[in-house]
Amino acid sequence: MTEHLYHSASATFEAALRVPILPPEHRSRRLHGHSYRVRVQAELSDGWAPFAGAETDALQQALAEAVAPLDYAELNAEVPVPTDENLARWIRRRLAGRVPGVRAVGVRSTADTGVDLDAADHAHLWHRFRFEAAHRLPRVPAGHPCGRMHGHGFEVILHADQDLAGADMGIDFDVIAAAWAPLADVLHHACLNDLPGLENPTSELLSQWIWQRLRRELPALSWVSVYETATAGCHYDGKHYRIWKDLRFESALRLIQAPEGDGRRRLHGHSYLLRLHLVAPLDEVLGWTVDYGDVKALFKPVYARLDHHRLDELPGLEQADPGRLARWIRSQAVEPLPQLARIDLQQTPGCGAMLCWGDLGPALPT
Ligand SMILES: Nc1nc2c(c(=O)[nH]1)N=C([C@H](O)[C@H](O)COP(=O)(O)OP(=O)(O)OP(=O)(O)O)CN2
Repeated sequence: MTEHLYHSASATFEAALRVPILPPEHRSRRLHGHSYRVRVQAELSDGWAPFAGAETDALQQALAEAVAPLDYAELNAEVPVPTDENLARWIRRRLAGRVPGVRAVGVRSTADTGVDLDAADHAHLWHRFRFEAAHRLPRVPAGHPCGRMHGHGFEVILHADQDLAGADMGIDFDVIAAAWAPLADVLHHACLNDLPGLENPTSELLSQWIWQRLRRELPALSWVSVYETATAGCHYDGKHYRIWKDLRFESALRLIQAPEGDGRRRLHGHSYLLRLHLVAPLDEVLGWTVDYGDVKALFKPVYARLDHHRLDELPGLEQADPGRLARWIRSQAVEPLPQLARIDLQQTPGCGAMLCWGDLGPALPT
């Protein structure tokens, strides 16, 4: 399968706006404001960054320069109909000519809603919800902690894929929220095992359960993502299960290709966020794909070489920028984790690299 390496960067801006195309009674027609977070993913060409290894930083700088006119501005002066979709288009136009290979531009107007605009002008809208519930997994081996009754603050992200065909916006986030509301009534403050169809409430079967209940109501639904914990969850699109597990590591490096006088030539460090994505069929007995705990345990020998180490001293990794580091991690992890399909690596929040082979799957909020 063809491997793709995308670099990712994020930036923020504070702005005021009105959305004049909404119905007269809609709250977003009034003057209001948001703390926006934007992100870009790009398959960069060799030689674009000032030196090999500087891609993430150069992308971050290009994005910051692109959105600078929007910071502390009235958006309608720049973008007459400042929906998240149109802001993403505006940013994409600003990046054209400066950044090659832009795959998607994401705009998050609130902590729980946003849009990722792809190169074909499809808007991938997402809306996050939360509920607090108890569960136990009755089919896990004896002694597994998830066999005991416990609980989580679950998060669910509903994704809708819409071909904008030039429209200013896709479906209103309120439509997604209205579709979710009846399910929230059932799931919040419940014991999931008591709900019909959720006798074995793994993240996989919960995402499928939600999909089945919303698909007709929300025809644009493209993925359901369930965060079971802050570090693990599952996506479901009606056919495929994709799970992820997050790990953090603290490491040092120097970028030897950086020119004299550049701080990145000096020994420095990052708090990395690593997200491992796996694609696997459902185990019909256990009701999951791969146990999150097994993902962590099988990756442990690789993790032990990364955490609290100097990355540029690892054999085969003299240049430990996010892209090369993601490739190194794939080379080490593919044997213990053959279901691995994508690696996201952030050296600072929202900024790093994504290495995937096969489908990319949905984006999670930064
Ligand atoms: N593929 C799945 N694996 C696991 C599921 C699941 O639904 N699908 N569920 C569980 C447990 O319910 C557990 O509560 C969550 O697992 P885990 O990520 O291992 O939780 P930790 O708190 O130990 O996470 P760390 O951040 O690694 O400490 C288990 N597996």
